[in-house]
Amino acid sequence: MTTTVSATDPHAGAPAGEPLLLADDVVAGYLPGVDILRGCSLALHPGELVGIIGPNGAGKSTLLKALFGLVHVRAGSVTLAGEAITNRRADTLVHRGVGFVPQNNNVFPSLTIEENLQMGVFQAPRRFAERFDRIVDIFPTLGERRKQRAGSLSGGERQMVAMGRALMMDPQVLLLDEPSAGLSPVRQDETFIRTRKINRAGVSIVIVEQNARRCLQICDRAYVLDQGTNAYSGRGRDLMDDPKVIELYLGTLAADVDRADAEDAGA
Ligand SMILES: Nc1ncnc2c1ncn2[C@@H]1O[C@H](COP(=O)(O)OP(=O)(O)OP(=O)(O)O)[C@@H](O)[C@H]1O
Repeated sequence: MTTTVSATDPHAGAPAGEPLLLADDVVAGYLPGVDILRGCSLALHPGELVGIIGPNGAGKSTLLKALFGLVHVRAGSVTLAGEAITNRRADTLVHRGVGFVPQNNNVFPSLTIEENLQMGVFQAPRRFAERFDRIVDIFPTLGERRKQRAGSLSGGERQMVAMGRALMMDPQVLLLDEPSAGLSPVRQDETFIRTRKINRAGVSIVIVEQNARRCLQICDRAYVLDQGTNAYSGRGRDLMDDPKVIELYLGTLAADVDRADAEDAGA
């Protein structure tokens, strides 16, 4: 089978048909005159799990925020099921079925787990009981500890609350910003497995990840960003095995580990 990895086709390996979510040649940034994204593209097709990986500062989180209207898009466009949503407000997007789980500050610490989840369904409060049961099926801990304040939870548990809250609106698209950040390897694996499970239950997902190898293992396709542009894209497994991708990004990790091991051995 031939590889799908491409440096020129931003949607290499993508299925046929109209994407559910599409960022087309997006230019965006935080400060006037400073573009962080310099023409980035990404497509998410119905049912897909798509990853965004790349070096620190490449613009991965910025792309996710641009999709969710949290960073101003200066040029290019974002569409949802063919309809322009560029720079639409986040609450409008939630209503349209897009959920966003930020990396940090993603729970209300003084509220209980249950109250945090209620915030997720504030646009449809009568749905709470039914949705809560579904969330607890995915995250049993949240049911067992529903009266505990979110501020007293571990990082992994907070991440579950944040994901659960986004799922309360029964989104068709979920945007996850580094869900494994700060977690132990075991908890990271649980997060990836859960993400895959949510995806297989019908939610299309875009996930930004530092843990590139794990991300590529669970993703259908991924985009490698570098300095605010698309560097490579393709199917997850193809990217993992591609020498150019390993050299640009995955290889640096292996080289760092080898160097540290050599230093330890010499110490
Ligand atoms: N709120 C902000 N205001 C100004 N600049 C910002 C802001 N957030 C991020 N940046 C800058 O945008 C660039 C891209 O940041 P971004 O967080 O998108 O990168 P990333 O690829 O997700 O990196 P990392 O893997 O380190 O999280 C960085 O140079 C960062 O300093």
